[in-house]
Amino acid sequence: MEKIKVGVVGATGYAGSEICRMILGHPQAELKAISSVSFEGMELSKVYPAYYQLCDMVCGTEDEAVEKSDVIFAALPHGLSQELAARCDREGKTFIDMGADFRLQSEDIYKEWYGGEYTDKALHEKAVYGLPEFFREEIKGKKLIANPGCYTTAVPMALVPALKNGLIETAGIIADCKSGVTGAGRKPVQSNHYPELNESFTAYKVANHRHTPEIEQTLSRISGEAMKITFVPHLLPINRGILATCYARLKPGVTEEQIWDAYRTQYEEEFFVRLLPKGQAANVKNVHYTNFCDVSLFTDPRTGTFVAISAIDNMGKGAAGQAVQNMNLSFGLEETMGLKLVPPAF
Ligand SMILES: NC(=O)C1=CN([C@@H]2O[C@H](COP(=O)(O)OP(=O)(O)OC[C@H]3O[C@@H](n4cnc5c(N)ncnc54)[C@H](OP(=O)(O)O)[C@@H]3O)[C@@H](O)[C@H]2O)C=CC1
Ligand SMILES: CC(=O)N[C@@H](CCC(=O)OP(=O)(O)O)C(=O)O
Repeated sequence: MEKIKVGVVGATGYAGSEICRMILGHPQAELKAISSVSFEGMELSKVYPAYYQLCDMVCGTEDEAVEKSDVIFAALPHGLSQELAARCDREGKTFIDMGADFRLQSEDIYKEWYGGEYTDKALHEKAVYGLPEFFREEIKGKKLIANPGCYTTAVPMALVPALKNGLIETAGIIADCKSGVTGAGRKPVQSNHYPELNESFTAYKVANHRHTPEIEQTLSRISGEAMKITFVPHLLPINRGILATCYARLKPGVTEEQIWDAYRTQYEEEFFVRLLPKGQAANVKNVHYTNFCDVSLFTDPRTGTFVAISAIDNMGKGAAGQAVQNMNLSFGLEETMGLKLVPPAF
């Protein structure tokens, strides 16, 4: 079987370079072209020395990336993907967007949180939301995939089985999340400069982060009712990882056994979801460099509170790993192909 030809636009960013890493280890895909504006003409291995002798490919233009590839991963800042997606659509190429341009079904909500417009509404109709564990059948064979963000993957993973089975109240849910600094991308930011970041730990965009409507969209689709949640992200001075600690009210009479049954049923066939043994709390370290999502469950009978904790690598299941999982589904490959990555033990 001929390998899938892959182009990565924005390959020099954190998400783009991680896609390159995963494609380099994929048995049925071949990196054909990478693009960058700032580093055009430079080898990727000069931008990231870890790739020396592994990927000395030279960064070219966006045009070259499209021309040479069957699938184009766009790892660009929000707002830059619509034109590129339209071109891929015209040329019959698969387009997987790492940004938010195709994630939200409502253009009004997109305008409110991102400030942009949907330039081609028919194209947006074609987009599918790439969270395979919940929307797998919709993704298979599709050519325009909106890859979810990192928090927007971690939170539903923690909550969906309880919600889907009506075990928790839909009102009053709190998602208290922490992210590693790679989540903010490679572009230097003063607050992420080492002396200011090191030893610090703070919340940001409290109850006002652009991932809120995306998380609500997923939870609403699953529960069948319009949901609102309180989402508070924090920045952790570590490189990788998202830890989502989600709090919800248990419905009256719901037992711990019912909770565990719901999660076991939902996730027993899911290779990338590891439901941890009772009492073991998810830890970002245990999913580093992988596409795993670890989920742990706790109930507090004294207060009737359910606590679900998920851990992902923001660059893995939160970005590049999930994007490759979506590529596999789109092209009819084994979903786990190239993604059976083992985390370091310590
Ligand atoms: N980091 C993460 O954990 C996650 C990121 N994402 C999403 O992935 C996308 C990329 O994020 P990330 O890799 O973190 O960001 P980075 O800042 O690390 O990388 C951005 C990339 O986009 C390119 N770029 C920037 N501006 C332009 C422009 N005007 N025209 C063309 N290319 C441009 C840069 O290339 P160059 O300067 O070389 O031209 C760079 O390769 C974003 O949409 C982000 O939201 C999604 C999930 C998780
Ligand atoms: C630590 C940090 O800054 N994280 C980023 C989220 C990164 C991400 O996932 O971006 P998208 O999902 O929107 O593509 C933020 O809070 O904006």
